[in-house]
Amino acid sequence: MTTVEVFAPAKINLTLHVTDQRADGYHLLDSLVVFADIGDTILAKASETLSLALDGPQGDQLTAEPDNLVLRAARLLAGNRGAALTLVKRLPVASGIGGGSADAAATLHALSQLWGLAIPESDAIVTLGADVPVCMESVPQRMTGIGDTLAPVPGLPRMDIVLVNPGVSVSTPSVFQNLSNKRNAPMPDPLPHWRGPVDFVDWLQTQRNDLLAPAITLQPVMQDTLQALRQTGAMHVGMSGSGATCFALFPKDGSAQLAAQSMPAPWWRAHGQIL
Ligand SMILES: C[C@@](CO)(OP(=O)(O)O)[C@H](O)COP(=O)(O)OP(=O)(O)OC[C@H]1O[C@@H](n2ccc(N)nc2=O)[C@H](O)[C@@H]1O
Ligand SMILES: Nc1ncnc2c1ncn2[C@@H]1O[C@H](COP(=O)(O)OP(=O)(O)O)[C@@H](O)[C@H]1O
Repeated sequence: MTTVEVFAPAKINLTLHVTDQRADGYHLLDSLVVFADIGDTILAKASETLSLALDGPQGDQLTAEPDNLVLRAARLLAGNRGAALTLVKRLPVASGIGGGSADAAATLHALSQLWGLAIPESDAIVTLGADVPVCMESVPQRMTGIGDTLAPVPGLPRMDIVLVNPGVSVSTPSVFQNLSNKRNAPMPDPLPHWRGPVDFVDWLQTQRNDLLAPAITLQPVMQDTLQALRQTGAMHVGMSGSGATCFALFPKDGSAQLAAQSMPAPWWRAHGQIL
């Protein structure tokens, strides 16, 4: 029997500017989003009924309840049509790297292939979560609106990345609620043309993640995580999304692997390259 396998790469917000808040409470964002070759895997095969099995090192952090984003994505595509789905969970849950959103996007790709159905429109996809549209294509993108307006960002220099989570989860709604100033400057438009990694990180250092301060208030341990990453000699460090996962950027010279190995053992850490 055919098994369709789709990789669900971690999403990293290299910048995250919160520019306004809509009347319905959702925030308007301006974010440079990239993906890494670190992630979950979705396996799908034909079956009479719709089911989800959980596997992988972080599989025990979730249950296969109907609200799991994998099952919500399957139902969005074709109601309760049958498929046997397996989620190999490697990314920490509720950690700012869009694991659930990447899983939902990968499920849509896997089942559209298995069932021969078209991918739903973006308006429908965003009902699964604000981060799901950007996860449909694992390339650098500028994400605006609430996450539903996307433009590819060509010309990003090739770099390695380390992801570190100090073992705490952060509630995205709580972080947004703790943000005092909702109207912050966007990124420049158009984005600059970067001549290489040094030029790119020099520019990143002039940008922000507006959710960093409220996330640190909720989880002060993130200060230690960022400090530990700075001490590796990384070219740039930051927090992704609403946290608590932090990232560090490196040239493609093997130093990312050494840096990941130097992080305290209880912390979740992974190294790879930006896609
Ligand atoms: C903050 C971001 C940045 O990429 O990443 P994460 O920290 O989740 O990885 C995303 O916008 C998160 O997207 P996602 O996690 O899919 O959000 P949703 O499930 O749609 O919304 C969860 C809650 O976050 C808040 N929310 C989310 C997105 C947005 N643009 N404005 C918001 O105010 C709302 O309180 C909402 O109820
Ligand atoms: N397949 C899934 N993987 C991760 N989280 C999921 C999944 N399905 C549902 N969730 C729920 O979605 C929420 C956000 O998870 P996740 O996408 O990992 O975080 P974030 O958006 O902060 O990166 C969590 O509260 C989690 O319980």
